[in-house]
Amino acid sequence: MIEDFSPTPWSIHQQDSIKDALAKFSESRSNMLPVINGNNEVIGSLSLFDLLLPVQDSAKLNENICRWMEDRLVPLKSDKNHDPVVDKNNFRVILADQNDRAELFNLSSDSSYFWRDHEKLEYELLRQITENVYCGIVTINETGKVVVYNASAQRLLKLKKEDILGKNIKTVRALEDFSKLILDHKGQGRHKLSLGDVTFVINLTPLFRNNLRIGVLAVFHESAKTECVSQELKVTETLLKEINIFIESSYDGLFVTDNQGRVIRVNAAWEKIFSVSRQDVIGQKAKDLVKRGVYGKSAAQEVLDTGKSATVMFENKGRKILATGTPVFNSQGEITTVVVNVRDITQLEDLRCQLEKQQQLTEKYSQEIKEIRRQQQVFPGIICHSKIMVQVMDMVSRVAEVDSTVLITGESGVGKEMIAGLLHKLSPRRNGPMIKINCSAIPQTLLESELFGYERGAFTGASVQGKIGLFELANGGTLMLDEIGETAIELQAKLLRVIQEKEIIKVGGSKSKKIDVRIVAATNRDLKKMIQERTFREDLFYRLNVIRINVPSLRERTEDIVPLSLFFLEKYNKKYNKNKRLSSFLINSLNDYNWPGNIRELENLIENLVILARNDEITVDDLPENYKQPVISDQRIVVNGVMPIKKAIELVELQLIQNARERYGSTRKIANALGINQSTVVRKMAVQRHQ
Ligand SMILES: Nc1ncnc2c1ncn2[C@@H]1O[C@H](COP(=O)(O)OP(=O)(O)OP(=O)(O)O)[C@@H](O)[C@H]1O
Repeated sequence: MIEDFSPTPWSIHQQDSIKDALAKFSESRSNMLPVINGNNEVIGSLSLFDLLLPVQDSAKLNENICRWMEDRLVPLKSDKNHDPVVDKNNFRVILADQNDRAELFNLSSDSSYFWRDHEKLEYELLRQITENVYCGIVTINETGKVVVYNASAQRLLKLKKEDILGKNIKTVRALEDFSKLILDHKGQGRHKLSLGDVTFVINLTPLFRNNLRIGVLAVFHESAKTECVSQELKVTETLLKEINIFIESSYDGLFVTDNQGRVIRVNAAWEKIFSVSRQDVIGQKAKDLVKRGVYGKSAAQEVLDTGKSATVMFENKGRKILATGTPVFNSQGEITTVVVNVRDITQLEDLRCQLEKQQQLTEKYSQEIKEIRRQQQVFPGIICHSKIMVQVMDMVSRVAEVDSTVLITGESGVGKEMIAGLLHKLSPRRNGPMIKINCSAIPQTLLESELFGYERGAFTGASVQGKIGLFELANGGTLMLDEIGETAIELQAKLLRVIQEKEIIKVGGSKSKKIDVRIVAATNRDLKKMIQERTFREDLFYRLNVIRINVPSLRERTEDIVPLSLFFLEKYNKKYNKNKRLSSFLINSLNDYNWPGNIRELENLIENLVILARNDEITVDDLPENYKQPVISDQRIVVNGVMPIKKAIELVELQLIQNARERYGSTRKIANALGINQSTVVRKMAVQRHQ
């Protein structure tokens, strides 16, 4: 075992006599001593036993010991590194120092073979440890000589072993501060020492043997490195904390397994999605969790089976789940871990469906706009999208060419006047005048003179020149008699005459005058009923009703609501220099409205919205209160045919969900409106999607 070898005065000098040697044996109380030469180098060893022979002959006591003992002197191997030199035959161990003093142990005298081997082993072990530790180790003896200087010390101090080992530390310039530190602190304590631009942390420990201080052990490492390492440790700790927070606060569920599919970790979102606590799954195998019904499919297992990323989709308690597993490989390309990202895509799916629906709507609307534009070229300013209106327009274009009287019927605001105008525009009379008169807007007493004109001085208050009537003014063109049902019965007889005779007699006049006028009458009244009530002349009715054009109400042509809305939007955007658009929910809402005031009401509403809506997108919120649809309709469901009740219920359910979906969008609101659970809504919608 390496020991510090404190200088011993008990060395036999090669010049010593046997007597001197005996004295040294006696003084040292040792039975073996090293022998040194004139240069103070250890050249061998002698035991007391070796001197027994010459001692018997007193004459030889003054003889030089070497000469006498030449053949007995055990020579030492040259040993620059001061490793112990073992004299195997005599079981002696000699430790020599640089000053060539040596300490010698006789192993044979009092140690067994076991101890000899044991010490050799211990020594070797310690030597290897010393050489291989990461810290620098320097040991100096009490005189300051460096007796241990390991490989790390060499690396850290950048001083070669052969330049340091065996030297007195005080004499090595590069280690001046090192040696001063040891001296100042009496070889103990923990210190920082800068050598060049490197700072070391040095631990000094005094070494003792048999209560005698024999040297100092210095263990040191680079301070910066430790700080760096501890800093790195701190950073890693913070990072770890952060990662934990990220994992736990992730909206997506996270699920991690080892390479056997055993659950290592799950986060809070995962627990929430599957309503299972982590204690119940950690350590369990992913595929067993499928068997237990915790979830539908295992992405982790699929990753382990295929060695590749895998995505699975399944339903879990009415929710749609998407799970993506990703393998983590080690440097040998083996899977060590599988990380699964789990997402509840129920809402996302809903949104996707809504988006799809919106896209379809947008597509539909843009088609409608195209159609409107096309129609505008044929019937400028007139929207006729519905089949029924297309038929009406077809009739208008054909009737326009002939000169027959036309009766236009339909509710107020459906576009009767507009159709009359079109009849004129499309007729051969288009270059003649088009005169319109609302028969209900003028007092009946005045209406006759308005229509037929009057001769001068015909009645009190009449103009002296007389007046040309509207029939005359419309000569060569078209006269529209709007609200014909409002005319007094006496006037009706005169009108009949004009239509039959094609001539008029002015009020107060006696001469008739031929006129060439096409008459178009319009009414929102039920003339047949009026005939029965005797408020309208039957003969006039039949004269007017040569061709009848009935304009359907908006309720009868709901397909026209959206194109009309878009048409008016464009019209009023242009008029008020705005750029408003209608949200699709608003359009749906307009579709659902009853429109008692027909197109006029719709037009007024859109004009209002264009002026008053705050944002560019006009939404349901911008609608006046009376246009907002009540949530629950108390309308009766009308059934026309017969079918199995179950099928009928399914159909009604389908329609209800579709309607609610268009109106409310979110499954929560739909559930609210339909009075069922949100999960039922999700399930039913999923079933519908797959139908
Ligand atoms: N198909 C249509 N395309 C575009 N605008 C229309 C259409 N039908 C009607 N309108 C517009 O609706 C409004 C009402 O139409 P119109 O006055 O022709 O209805 P009406 O049936 O004559 O009403 P009333 O019975 O009250 O006289 C007008 O501004 C008209 O331009």
